[in-house]
Amino acid sequence: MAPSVADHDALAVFEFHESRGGVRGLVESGVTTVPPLFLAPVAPVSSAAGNFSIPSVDLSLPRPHAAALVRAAARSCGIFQVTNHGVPAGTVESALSEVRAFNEQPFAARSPLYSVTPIGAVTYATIPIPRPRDVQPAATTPPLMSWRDSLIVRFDHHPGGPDLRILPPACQESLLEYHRSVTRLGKEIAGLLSEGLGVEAERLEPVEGHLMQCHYHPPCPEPERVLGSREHTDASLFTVLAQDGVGGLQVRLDDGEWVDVAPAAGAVLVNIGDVLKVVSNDAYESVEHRVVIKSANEPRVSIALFFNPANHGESDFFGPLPALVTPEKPAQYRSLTWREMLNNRMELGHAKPSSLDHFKVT
Ligand SMILES: O=C(O)CCC(=O)C(=O)O
Ligand SMILES: [Fe+2]
Repeated sequence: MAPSVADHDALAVFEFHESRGGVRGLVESGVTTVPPLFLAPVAPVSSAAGNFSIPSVDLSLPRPHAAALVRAAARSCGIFQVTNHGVPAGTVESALSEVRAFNEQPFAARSPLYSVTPIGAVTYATIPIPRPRDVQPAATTPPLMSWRDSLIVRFDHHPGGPDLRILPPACQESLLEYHRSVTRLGKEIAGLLSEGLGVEAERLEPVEGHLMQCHYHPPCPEPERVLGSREHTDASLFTVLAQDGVGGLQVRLDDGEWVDVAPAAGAVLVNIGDVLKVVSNDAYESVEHRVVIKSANEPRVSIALFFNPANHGESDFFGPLPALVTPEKPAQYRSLTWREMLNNRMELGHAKPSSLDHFKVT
């Protein structure tokens, strides 16, 4: 029997991982065209830049004012940038530049660390965003692999601190400092998001930044034919995202258009994830986003820290906060477990209409 397309894809992914060089390895080997695994069937189309101005929240404003701005942004587009956020510029710059340096180590230094399963608390690999299992028309089938290599650090299950031994010491220090500092910010954001919902500050707390994904997008010889990250919503309560000055992050607006989120010096981004959409009983919107590759010459680095409730075992239930369920606005979702949500994302994909619809109370 002839091998199926799925078998062929699986073999190609296997061979790519076996090469142990990541996407950067492809670039180092001198590819001038994009290998099929990474090929987006239609060029990612975006609308003219400049017609989207991301909401901005200055955290030095009086708290009620900041909470009102957070609420308005979370209810409308589900993403905002924060300034005067207390994370020192040097902490962000150092983390971004250490991630870049890690990925730009010679092949011989980084390839032994390439693994799709964690070594200690760290995974260094090109991780696909699963395609929905339902069949899509070929013209819209997304690429199997994103044009990026990721350094992923898990901060849960490590009471004594995560085992970062495979990272160079300077990289370990920078990432730990970044995590400490952005965790403080995340707790403040959780408080503001709670206030914006009209529930007491504790309702979304305690939150933890359990998972940090540091992405390195190598320059691409055919940037318009790949995606640095396929369209998706985050599973988290919310995510704090830092990007360097290269740009490429885009969000999908209500009318379906993709627009750029331009880098802003000194600001970091906060985007709402699917868990908070459920917990807020649809008061807050999780935002669909993706990354396009802007440059054939310059790499792009970003760091996403995903915040979740401190207790989020696979069998823990979450659902709309009781305070937000009223006769006028009954529960929009049934309670679900983390495992159910993750399984649904695997099955139905990470983009909208999201797997969350599966849990909607109709
Ligand atoms: O690279 C970016 O700017 C976005 C990353 C992202 O969306 C993610 O890690 O979930
Ligand atoms: Fe994301």
